[in-house]
Amino acid sequence: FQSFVDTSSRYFNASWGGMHWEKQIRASATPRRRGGVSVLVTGAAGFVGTHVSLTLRKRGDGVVGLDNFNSYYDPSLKKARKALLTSHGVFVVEGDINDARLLAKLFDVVPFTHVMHLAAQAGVRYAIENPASYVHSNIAGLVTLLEACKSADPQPAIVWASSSSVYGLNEKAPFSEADRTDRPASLYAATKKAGEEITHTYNHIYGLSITGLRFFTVYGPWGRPDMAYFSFTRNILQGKPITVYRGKNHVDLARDFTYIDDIVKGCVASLDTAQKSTGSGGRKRGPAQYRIFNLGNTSPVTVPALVGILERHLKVKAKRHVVEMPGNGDVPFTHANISSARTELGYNPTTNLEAGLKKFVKWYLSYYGYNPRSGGGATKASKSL
Ligand SMILES: O=C(O)[C@H]1O[C@H](OP(=O)(O)OP(=O)(O)OC[C@H]2O[C@@H](n3ccc(=O)[nH]c3=O)[C@H](O)[C@@H]2O)[C@H](O)[C@@H](O)[C@H]1O
Repeated sequence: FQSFVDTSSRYFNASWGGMHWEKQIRASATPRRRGGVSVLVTGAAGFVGTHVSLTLRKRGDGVVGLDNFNSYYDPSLKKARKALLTSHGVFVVEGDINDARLLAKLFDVVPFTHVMHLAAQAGVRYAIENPASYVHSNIAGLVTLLEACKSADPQPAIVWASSSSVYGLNEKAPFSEADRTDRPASLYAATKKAGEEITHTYNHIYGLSITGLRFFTVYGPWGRPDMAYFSFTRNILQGKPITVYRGKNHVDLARDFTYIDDIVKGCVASLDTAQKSTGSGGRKRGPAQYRIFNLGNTSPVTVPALVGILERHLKVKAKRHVVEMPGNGDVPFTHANISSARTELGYNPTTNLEAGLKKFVKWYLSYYGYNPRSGGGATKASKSL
């Protein structure tokens, strides 16, 4: 609790506010189509946040982004994503979800109909190095955001990113929403599971409409450099070795890799089918919707097979360094059952790993340039997706 208080007071002198700022926020939040919604997207300069924001903006919804541009991975990639958003008329506020005053101000200026909450400390293995950042963003930040949402009038409906990692040591495949999620294998997973419990509490007490989406290893253009497909691409092009983890008894690890465009469709369908929150000004007026959906691809691929696809698309052979999976939070495989999302959201993933990685590699080469010895530095930011 102490750190929760400390982290919010730290933002006391944040540089936001003023007439011009409010005008920009209002303009960005205003829908340009009849029946359009007005969405606050947290983590808007992140991988999924950028894609969702652009899709909403392109169909005429109002979008305001919020992102703290932290340095978990190269902030210049986040700035390039922000530039892309700006060029499409999406205003991105630089601020933290732990900043209660900023959130109160945003809800004061705009009656957001929805919050797409994608800001988080991501990454399964980094939790070993920096556990506090997971508590800061995924627990304290989430609570600060929910506090702001519950007090807002009108209360927005909330759609947020949980994770396939909540299935932890579950061995029953494919993973269904009704399966056990009480055996997380990493602190990251534990904080996402805690998020599901915390959002349930706010749904129960304050009538907030909640939809939690369990994303399965999302990949694609403008992706996260800390993820395997991205760092493998960089290393393969630079002639550096890649480390491929292998499970017990020499079993390959596998993931239900899910392409970004499919995930975006699931996110937008969640917003479109979300019922209104029932409370207002911190008071519940009746029961509200609470949903959880898997958003996966339903066809797991092994990590060595992923490397094989990258080798073909890059036309370069990888220097594979195969090692036993260290006990730092990884699970042997993930596999989504998406029946529920199919029925309720019309979710229907259509991009397989081969096709999705082709698009990723095309983007990677256009963004970073072809020079394998450039060290991966950006040469120019692509303007299109
Ligand atoms: O679905 C999720 O909820 C999560 O998906 C993603 O986690 P993961 O599935 O672990 O993806 P990612 O790191 O790309 O590793 C992929 C595979 O490569 C293996 N891997 C990884 C690194 C490496 O150097 N070598 C290796 O073999 C590794 O062992 C694994 O088998 C998101 O990052 C996370 O934020 C969260 O959203």
